Amino acid sequence: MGLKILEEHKPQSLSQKSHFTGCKSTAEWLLAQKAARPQVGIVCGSGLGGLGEMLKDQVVFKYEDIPSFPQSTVLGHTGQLVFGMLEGKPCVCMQGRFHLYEGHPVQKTTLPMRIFKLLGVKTVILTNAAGGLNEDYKVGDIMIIKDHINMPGFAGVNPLAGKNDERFGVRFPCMSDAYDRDLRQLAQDVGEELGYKDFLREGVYCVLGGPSYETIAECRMLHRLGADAVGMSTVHEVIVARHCGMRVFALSLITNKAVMDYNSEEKANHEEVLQTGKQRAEQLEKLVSSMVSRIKHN
Ligand SMILES: O=P(O)(O)O[C@@H]1C[C@H](O)[C@@H](CO)O1
Ligand SMILES: Nc1nc2[nH]cnc2c(=O)[nH]1
Repeated sequence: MGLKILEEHKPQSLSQKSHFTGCKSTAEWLLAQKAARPQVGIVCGSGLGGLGEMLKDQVVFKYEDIPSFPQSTVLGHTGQLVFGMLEGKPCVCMQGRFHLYEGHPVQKTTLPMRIFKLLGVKTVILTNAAGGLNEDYKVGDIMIIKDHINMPGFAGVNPLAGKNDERFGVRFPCMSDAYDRDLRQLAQDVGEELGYKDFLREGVYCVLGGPSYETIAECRMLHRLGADAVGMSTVHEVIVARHCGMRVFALSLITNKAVMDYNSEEKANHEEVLQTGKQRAEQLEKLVSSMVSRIKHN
């Protein structure tokens, strides 16, 4: 896309107008560039950007060209917003998300969720790479997220902190139903049909701020608290997506086993995270696309 066109249509930055108006002009700007109005929004986790390549009739925007959009800085997060058709449904896919540890304020990490909403998205599907805390989990398992623990939230880091804008949602949104039950069941059904039973799990995801991986004591503590997997994303996006009434489904790819034993020689590292992503990408993509083909919207 030519730079000239981008400049001509570029709306004011978010800081110059209300947050709602800013999100709305970014959404309108995207739709004005011939992007089809999406029903499903997809967020790709570390090394899982291949999902975006499955979209047909693509219209692609680099994050740096989108007004008021943050920039991706992490290896394995390309930094593109892809519009296109997946299994006959109009979708938008973030190839790269924003994390607290990149230095973004939490509200900025979740800004795309509000843009999704204003674009017309009804269902959000999020993926992430996570460390497995549950002893039964193996590297390469795919965990359907049934609930979360928002550890930064315990210290007041919540994307909904600050003045509430009722145009997005209520002041005190419920989170006990954050992960849509029907979509989780659909994932189980589709997973079984695809022959994924041996590596499909369902569990609780815990978010930490990162970027350092967990100590052994932290992993042991999180496990005792009821977390099955630990990561550095997703939860804040889920909170904002639910606040504005979108349905949410989320998956963790267990890319490494959390180290729980002082005698272990294993060390968490981002290379292993990306490598596991590569190995399981195809199955994860198949699961998501088969789900999208069966999701119904009124
Ligand atoms: O964006 P996700 O949550 O998939 O990425 C995880 C968390 C860190 O960004 C990175 C650590 O390896 O992977
Ligand atoms: N916090 C955290 N994030 C991850 N992302 C991928 N693996 C891990 C992990 O072990 N811990």
